[in-house]
Amino acid sequence: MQLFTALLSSLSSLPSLPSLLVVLTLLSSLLLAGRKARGGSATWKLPPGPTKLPVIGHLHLFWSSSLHLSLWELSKKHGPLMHLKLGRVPVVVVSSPEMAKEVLKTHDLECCSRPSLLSYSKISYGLSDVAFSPFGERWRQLRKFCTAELFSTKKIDSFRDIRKEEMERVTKLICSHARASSMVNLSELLLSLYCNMTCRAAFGSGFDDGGDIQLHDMLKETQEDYHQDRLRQQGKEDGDALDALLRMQKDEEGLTEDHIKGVLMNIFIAGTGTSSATVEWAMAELIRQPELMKRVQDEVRGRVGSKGEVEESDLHQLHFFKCVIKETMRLHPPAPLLIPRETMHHFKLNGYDILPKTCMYVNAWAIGRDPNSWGRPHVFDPERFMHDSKEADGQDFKLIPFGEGRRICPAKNLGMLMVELVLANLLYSFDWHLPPGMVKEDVSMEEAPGITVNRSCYETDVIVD
Ligand code: HEM
Repeated sequence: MQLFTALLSSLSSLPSLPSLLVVLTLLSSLLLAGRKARGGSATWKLPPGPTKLPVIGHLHLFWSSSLHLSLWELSKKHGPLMHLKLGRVPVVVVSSPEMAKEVLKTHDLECCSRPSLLSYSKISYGLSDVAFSPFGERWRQLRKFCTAELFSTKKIDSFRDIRKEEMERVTKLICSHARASSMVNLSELLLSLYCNMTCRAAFGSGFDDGGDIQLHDMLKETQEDYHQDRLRQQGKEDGDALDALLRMQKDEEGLTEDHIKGVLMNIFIAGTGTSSATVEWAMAELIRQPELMKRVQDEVRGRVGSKGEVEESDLHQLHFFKCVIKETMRLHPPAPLLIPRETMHHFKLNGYDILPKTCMYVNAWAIGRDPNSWGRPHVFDPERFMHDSKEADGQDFKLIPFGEGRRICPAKNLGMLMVELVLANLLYSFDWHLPPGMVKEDVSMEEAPGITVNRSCYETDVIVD
């Protein structure tokens, strides 16, 4: 538990992605001072954008902690393909499904690297991971391994019992709160649930097992005997993600401890924050609309019956429930700007020049609220997905919470499963109410700054029956 607390505090102390980006791009611009700027607008036809100031470019426009919101406001004025300079770093912002399709599909190969930022380097052991490493052979190798060994259907199935046990543990915990008529802090509960689910699948041990697992020690571990021990203990094909990574390190040349730690860190950060944020946003939206809460609970309870819990095999029959999750991801994509890309080559987009080493932001948050794509875009209305399968599958780039193209989230299926399983069980097992004196308008829908976008609120406690 001690470690869990330490980990939570280390997660929350991670600087927010937007602020990191702004600070880091400014820093990059200073480091790059003296180097000749690439391609001036005299020679290239760049996409439109606001007027920039000398040296800082457009940095002064980003006073808000919410980068995706500031970019959305600017795009309303300058269009769905917008050019900015953050310091000396050229940035192109994409804010419509059509432009997203161009960047993530038509020109995916030109746009599938990542900018080498110090902030990314800090949380990825020097860009030795999958999520932040630049496009190249090493990224390809690690990604192929993750897709085949960590996020395959077979592997995801092999951790089914862990997910079930963790869900049961949390259900019991909520029951004891309900018996005592006390309140539940949903954010804390969800974070601990996903931490445990992820860590038990990644390292074979969770946080509530007496504190035996020392994540930091494990990540820092560099002893060869440790590898040998783990390899001896586990069968060749079984085991957790760490075992699989150690096996790969043995087989592949040039893989270092940092690569293993980088991938584990990706799994840990991506596996906890994104899923817990999604479930929390869904609960907040449903609590604000009791008639929707009732409709989705009726569906879940009606389909699952009286067996006491929702199992993974039940999920495929929950049609309206799945629309609730899609609608949640439309309005609250956990990674609103995906993970920024970096262009590798010059190409033309909509008649404009996009230069190499341009940082590309795809504003999934703005695309989810684009009035040209969605009727009543700001209203939470899962019904919109009930009859339009095209909108629902994301093929038209209107709904892209997992990104698209070569860098699409490799754990999309696992992420969806973890969200669905937990939300379905919370809705199946409990009735949720706001504390006395609170009305639905009091439920804050403000966003907190962070690496993934959570609800910014401190009155997350809810009452359960
Ligand atoms: C609701 C759940 C999740 C959401 C919404 C989500 C979203 C995303 C997004 C937007 C990206 C960037 C895509 C792009 O650049 O186009 C991404 C990348 C990634 N995600 Fe997820 N993710 C989720 C769950 C997970 C989980 C559970 C894991 C692992 C356990 C994971 C591992 C990764 C990795 C390793 C990458 C980097 C891929 C690359 O750069 O090649 N994600 N995710």
